[in-house]
Amino acid sequence: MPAARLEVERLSAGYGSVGILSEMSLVVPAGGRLTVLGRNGVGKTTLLATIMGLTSHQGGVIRVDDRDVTGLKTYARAAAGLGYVPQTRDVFRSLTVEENLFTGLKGRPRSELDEVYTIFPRLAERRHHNGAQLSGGEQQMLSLARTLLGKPSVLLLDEPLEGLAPVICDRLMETIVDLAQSGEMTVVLVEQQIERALDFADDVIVIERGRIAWSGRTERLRGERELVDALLGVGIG
Ligand SMILES: Nc1ncnc2c1ncn2[C@@H]1O[C@H](COP(=O)(O)OP(=O)(O)OP(=O)(O)O)[C@@H](O)[C@H]1O
Repeated sequence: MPAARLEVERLSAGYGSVGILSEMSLVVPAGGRLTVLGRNGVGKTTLLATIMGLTSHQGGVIRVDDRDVTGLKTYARAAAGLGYVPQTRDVFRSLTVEENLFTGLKGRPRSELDEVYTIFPRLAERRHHNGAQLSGGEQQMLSLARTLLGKPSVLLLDEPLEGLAPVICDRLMETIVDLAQSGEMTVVLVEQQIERALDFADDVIVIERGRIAWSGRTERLRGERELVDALLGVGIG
């Protein structure tokens, strides 16, 4: 599937009857790169989970290209082009790397595994190891690789760098940038490492208490240090 436009219009959602997201609107053009920033607990994960249909929807619309996916179950959203790599790293610990990848193939030819092994040579080396034997970085690669096998047109990444050594972060970020620049997918990245996140993105939204507190081009955010300090509690270079 080629990259798709993602549109979220006045989206409200939460857990059960508890509201977390309030009337959020955003658009990421096909092939665009959006970073979602915000302090802990403001609703970044909830936004991605809501786009995937994993929370309770309380209002608003989600579109992939012109298709309204709001009423669809999670598996149908995946079929419509949404791919999600959760913060929890979705890895089957008792299955080998290759068996984990098989589950992402969903009936497509086994030869497609070679594509992800080219992107992640480390996974090819570890193909017969169990998920539980992998390092955090390898588990993150596996979770991402499995999602990529679904050929998403919109990729949602939740803190892929969390807990990883800087050198692994560099490598993983390079891979994500390459994937985004290939033009084959639109990417939405939630990331706490602000510099890396800003290097990656064309556009940024900053969330505060379930609402979009700021949105705009990355260069503009870089020029607004005081605002960044106020919204995120950290400086940027
Ligand atoms: N499964 C859940 N059930 C009920 N409340 C939840 C659930 N998951 C998250 N929350 C609450 O929703 C709010 C937003 O959490 P969320 O994980 O979306 O924030 P976040 O910005 O991703 O934070 P972090 O940077 O710490 O991952 C928090 O108040 C959190 O306690």
